[in-house]
Amino acid sequence: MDDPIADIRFGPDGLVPAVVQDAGDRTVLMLVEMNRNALLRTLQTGLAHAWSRAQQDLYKPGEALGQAYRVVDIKHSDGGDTLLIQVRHAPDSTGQRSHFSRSLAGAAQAEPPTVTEMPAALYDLILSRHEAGDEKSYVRGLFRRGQDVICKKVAEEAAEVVLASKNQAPSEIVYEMADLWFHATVLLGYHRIHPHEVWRELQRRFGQPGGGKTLSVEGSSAASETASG
Ligand SMILES: N=c1c2ncn([C@@H]3O[C@H](COP(=O)(O)OP(=O)(O)OP(=O)(O)O)[C@@H](O)[C@H]3O)c2ncn1[C@@H]1O[C@H](COP(=O)(O)O)[C@@H](O)[C@H]1O
Repeated sequence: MDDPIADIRFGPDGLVPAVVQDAGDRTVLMLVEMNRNALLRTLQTGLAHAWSRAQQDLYKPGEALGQAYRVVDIKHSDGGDTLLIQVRHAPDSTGQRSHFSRSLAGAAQAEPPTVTEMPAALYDLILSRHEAGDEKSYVRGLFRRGQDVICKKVAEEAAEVVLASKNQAPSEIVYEMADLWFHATVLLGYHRIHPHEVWRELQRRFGQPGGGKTLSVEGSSAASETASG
């Protein structure tokens, strides 16, 4: 039988680096090293295995945080000397998610994200504040206070958008809508739902009458009742 890992080039130490990524929102979770055995065990069991230099043994990344990673796909670089392990990753009890949540001092983005990058950038920032924010972080405070407070903020901000609309004040509408979208993104973060999921749902509905949903506007049901007799 063909060797399933024949294309993988292990280094002189018998190891290959593997980036572990959330298959859903593409967050890079951690970097591990795999030897032949770790890769074969991963393929056989569907759970990510890696090699620990310190322990000189196999281990399951993520297990220490309460869940081993279930593998969705394994990709390799053209030369076969780097792996990308895409995994299904549910939120864990500690809330910790990625091993890459701290910026190196001085390396922070000099420029803010572009407008199209904003939904994903804001989501990443919100989760990083949740995981590693300091006492001053508003986001960290919201997560600490829990779901009820986050939901309440969303409802309050929605009400403020309604008031701004009634005031016929475009700049007020933009300002309040920003507050609403920000808090809605915190709510998505609480459930580990990437904003792309919402855009994907809108993409699915795009261009379809009523977004593909059954319309129940006044008249249409009466019309169908008449038509059906
Ligand atoms: N975009 C926002 C953002 N928009 C609004 N807010 C906060 O949301 C709150 C809005 O609440 P209200 O309008 O009801 O005003 P308030 O009466 O002060 O509300 P409370 O503080 O009493 O709840 C204010 O405290 C704002 O500061 C935001 N806080 C954070 N962000 C983003 O999140 C990032 C992380 O923030 P920190 O966690 O604070 O570092 C920031 O760098 C921003 O990119």
